[in-house]
Amino acid sequence: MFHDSCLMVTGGTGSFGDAVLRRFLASSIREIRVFSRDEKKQDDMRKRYASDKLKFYLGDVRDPQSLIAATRGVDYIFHAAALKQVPSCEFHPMEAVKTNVLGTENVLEAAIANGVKRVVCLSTDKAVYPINAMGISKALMEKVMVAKSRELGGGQTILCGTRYGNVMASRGSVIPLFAQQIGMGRPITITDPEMTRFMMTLDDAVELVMYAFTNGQNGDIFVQKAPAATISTLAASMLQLLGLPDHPIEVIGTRHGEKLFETLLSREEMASALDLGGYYRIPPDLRDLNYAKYVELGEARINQVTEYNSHNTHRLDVAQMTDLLRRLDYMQESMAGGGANS
Ligand SMILES: O=c1ccn([C@@H]2O[C@H](COP(=O)(O)OP(=O)(O)O[C@H]3O[C@H](CO)[C@H](O)[C@H](O)[C@H]3O)[C@@H](O)[C@H]2O)c(=O)[nH]1
Repeated sequence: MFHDSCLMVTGGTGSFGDAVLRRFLASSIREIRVFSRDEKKQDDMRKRYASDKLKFYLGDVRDPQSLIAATRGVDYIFHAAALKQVPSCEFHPMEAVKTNVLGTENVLEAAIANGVKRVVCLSTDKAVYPINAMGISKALMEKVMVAKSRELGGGQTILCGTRYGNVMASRGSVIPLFAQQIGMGRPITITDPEMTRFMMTLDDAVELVMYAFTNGQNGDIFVQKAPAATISTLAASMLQLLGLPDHPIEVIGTRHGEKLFETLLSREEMASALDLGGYYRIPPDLRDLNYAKYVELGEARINQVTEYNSHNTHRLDVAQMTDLLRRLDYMQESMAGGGANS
């Protein structure tokens, strides 16, 4: 579907953006525009990929003008620009609103104005029953996307989204942190041994985005079914894989803004979600602007379903988790001496 098309990636200078870019660079796509405000990261990408398919646009999703220019002639947008650190959004919630909520509105408006065919917005499990400012702003981002898609109806532009859990070994996340602690001979710091997180690989996350690009209809949000593990299982599996079963572990307690488990689909969404095998499709709420219907009509099915969360999904044991870790590039490099010690 991407033959001779132009794709724009907003943000996308992290490991996930990199993986998506690699996938598109290998495709028959004509041009890929990287739109971000980080000149230095853009320059690093330019050198790393050395591809004449790649074009760099300096701009900010907070600035509608910069988006209008960059989306001219674009067919597809992968919207990954976001403030996604829990602590920084907690301290500066309005910054999260400006980038994650208003920035998304700007991206969608620019896409609609320039007749972009499809936009896929990236969200996170932290947007479901959110307790921190990052999750709350991403939840509102999803609402903005769905509301805009409702206005569009059957127009030229399709707006949809994906929601995924923790991507294993992504930059700054717990797996590289544990590997670094092990490499430095320090105890592994565990927040709560019973805390669970969905375990998705980078490839899974990229597949989900590709699926949304190919199959998304206006207002859809796609979620990939994923297994989960407790943090104690993750730690034990990493130590087993690195041949250090007796390495010390320290329990430090739950961090600010952190949940015991994450939820990928709320109970309310489960009532209308379509089970597609490996994925769930959450269709938009298409009730019209007659508020009376919204307020007075109930949904009996909601009473019968439960949310989909990292406590009730398939739980990986140490053997299964070890197996999954073994397949990660990051762990292979660590085992070869390149990752854990660097
Ligand atoms: O020293 C640590 C650090 C983390 N954890 C645990 O490991 C799990 C995963 O932690 P990560 O920090 O890898 O991921 P989070 O779920 O906390 O969220 C991360 O991913 C988010 C994006 O979804 C944001 O970027 C956020 O700031 C970032 O911390 C959590 O249960 C956490 O409690 C520990 O046990 N010990």
